[in-house]
Amino acid sequence: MRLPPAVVSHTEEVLREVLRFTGPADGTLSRYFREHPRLGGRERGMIAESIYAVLRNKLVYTNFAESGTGPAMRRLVLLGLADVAGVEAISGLSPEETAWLERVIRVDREALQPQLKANLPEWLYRKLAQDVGEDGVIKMARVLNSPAPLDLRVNILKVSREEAIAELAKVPLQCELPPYAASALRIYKKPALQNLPIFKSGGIEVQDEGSQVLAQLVGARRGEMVVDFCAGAGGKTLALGAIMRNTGRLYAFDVSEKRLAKLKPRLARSGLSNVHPTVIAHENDAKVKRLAGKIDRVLVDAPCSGLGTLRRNPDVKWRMQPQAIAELNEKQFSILSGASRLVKPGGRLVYATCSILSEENEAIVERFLATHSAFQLVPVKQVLEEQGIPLEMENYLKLLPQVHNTDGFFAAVLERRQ
Ligand SMILES: C[S@@+](CC[C@H](N)C(=O)[O-])C[C@H]1O[C@@H](n2cnc3c(N)ncnc32)[C@H](O)[C@@H]1O
Repeated sequence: MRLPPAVVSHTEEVLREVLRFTGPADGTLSRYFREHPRLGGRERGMIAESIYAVLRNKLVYTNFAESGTGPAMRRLVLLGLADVAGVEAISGLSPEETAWLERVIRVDREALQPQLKANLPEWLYRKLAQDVGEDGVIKMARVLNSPAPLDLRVNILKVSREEAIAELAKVPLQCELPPYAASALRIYKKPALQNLPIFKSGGIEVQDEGSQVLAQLVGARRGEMVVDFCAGAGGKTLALGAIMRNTGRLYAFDVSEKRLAKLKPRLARSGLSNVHPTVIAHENDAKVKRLAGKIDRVLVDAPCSGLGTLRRNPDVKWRMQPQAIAELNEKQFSILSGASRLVKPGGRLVYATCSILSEENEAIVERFLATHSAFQLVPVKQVLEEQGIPLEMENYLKLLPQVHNTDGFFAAVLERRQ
């Protein structure tokens, strides 16, 4: 079916804004849709998908666009729409544009030079190639540049996984059971979840399976004192609260009042009453010092580049710069050190990121261990066995989209000696 001609101009307008990279692309899209309430569901879907296609394929599209005519932004949009809906679905094309699109859309992208094929900025391509080799980057990029399925976490305090599957089947939504997290469901559609009764009543939350595995790795138990140090909007807080069966005390710390505010409605839906959202000024805040040595489990889900989430946030690879990563590394080390003071003897500290770069992951943990002799590494292999999670790992948890079909996640478990 042909798309209304206005889809091209709307997509062009949004893309111009998105490519300024002044904020996350999903925020720009939501704002644009709020400001244009008359756009229908199909148009919105097409605009969003083509914007994401341009972000995923920007290098290749820019290369293809060199051979076309007319405004560069329009050429990028036409390539996005052609990939998402097919050339024949686009209205208002000139005969030259149709001929150009039909020609470039058939180019064998596998034959392009490696960095172009990977669609990554040069600095990132080089960094990843150092870690996983050139072939490895291409394989990784192929998956990082594809859309992700939608993972849900079933709130077992409210419904069982079977009940959730039956409830979603009525929508109708078919669920898969992903292999690693016991409360996870996977769907391959993008339904308006917030309208479903099971979502409104707190039976399900959106959460990548990898993020759920990470919450399990913390190993929080009933009645314990637990801190989610970088709680944000509380994705992992909610999972931890459920794992603790709504007992004990779970502090949700964050420096961002705005992010913690987003946790409030989710908490209300979840039925949890053991969570204490707390704004802290920084990692050495007096509120942190007061709890020093008292906490059983501390999760540091550190601020990071977010490069493990490229399937969902393809703009991150263009917005992130090497200098920003070096600054993040200092912050990561400082937050981990600050949070470590909370851990009581025999207690555990879990350092996690959604990054695929070793400098945000292993390097931070190694630096921490070299300067904090009270802590030792607990091999993740052991923790996965304790938790009954069927994943093959050694010292660290390293989830990769191209291997595990989750976002890219890293975690290390550290224990304070008795
Ligand atoms: C990766 S996000 C957390 C995501 C969250 N845990 C979740 O599962 O949805 C990192 C968070 O760290 C917070 N942050 C940054 N600096 C911090 C600090 N010094 N102390 C505590 N939190 C901090 C940010 O505001 C951000 O919300």
